[in-house]
Amino acid sequence: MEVLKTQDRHLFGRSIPDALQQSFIDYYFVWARDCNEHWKSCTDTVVTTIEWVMAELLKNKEIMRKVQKELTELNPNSIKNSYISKLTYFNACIKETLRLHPVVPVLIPRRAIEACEVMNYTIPQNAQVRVNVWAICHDPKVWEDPNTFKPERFLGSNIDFTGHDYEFIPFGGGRRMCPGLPSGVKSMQTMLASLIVGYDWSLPNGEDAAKLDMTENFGVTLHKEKPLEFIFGLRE
Ligand code: HEM
Repeated sequence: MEVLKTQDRHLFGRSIPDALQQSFIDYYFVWARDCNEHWKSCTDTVVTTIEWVMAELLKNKEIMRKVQKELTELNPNSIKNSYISKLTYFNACIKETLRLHPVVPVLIPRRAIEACEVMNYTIPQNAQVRVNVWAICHDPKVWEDPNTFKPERFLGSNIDFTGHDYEFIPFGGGRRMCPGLPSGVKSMQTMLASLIVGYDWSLPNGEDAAKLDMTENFGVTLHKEKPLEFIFGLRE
């Protein structure tokens, strides 16, 4: 049996065996460790979006009941990757959260490599161009009742976040769009589905969920100004 040696390489306090050094996973971990800020952006976006979904579901009890019903009807005991994409209402809640609270509110800056005209505006060569995803996702010309959490708007609609529908680009678009989309979406789906199926959620001190403070704190990522505090109770 091969004895795995470790070097001075760690991820979250765990050593990474030499035997993994050549593998993609090892490369990815080392890249993540060396590029601390990139790694933080991977986890921060996912965790922050999960927090927003949870806050919206706590606040909107009827929507939460529909999500629980959909999840438990399909399989009450465990969460499987194979059917997560079939959860249309649950996935609509994730999309609606990414629309209402796009975690990267303004995309990474672009530079115009040559002068061009866009909708009668002249963009000079070398101008820095910033796309305001938050404003697009709240545009009343595009979205009916844009400030309300309505997952139904995505039911029966083909609008997706893959970078082709420019009214909804929470992962950006074009060649520099988010490369973490597949893993980010899968992580959010699995974690949220497990928490919904396994637990009942409530707010501490009998706080009224309908009055939950949803103030957004704008930065590179869009955090909830007041971090969500809640209690998990095991579901019967
Ligand atoms: C909810 C989850 C996530 C959202 C909403 C999100 C959103 C974004 C957005 C809007 C951009 C800028 C794209 C553009 O300017 O066109 C971006 C870039 C990026 N994201 Fe994500 N992201 C998420 C998860 C992740 C994860 C899980 C990873 C890593 C595994 C990741 C890695 C990156 C990297 C490396 C870039 C820079 C890409 C480049 O400049 O070429 N993201 N992300």
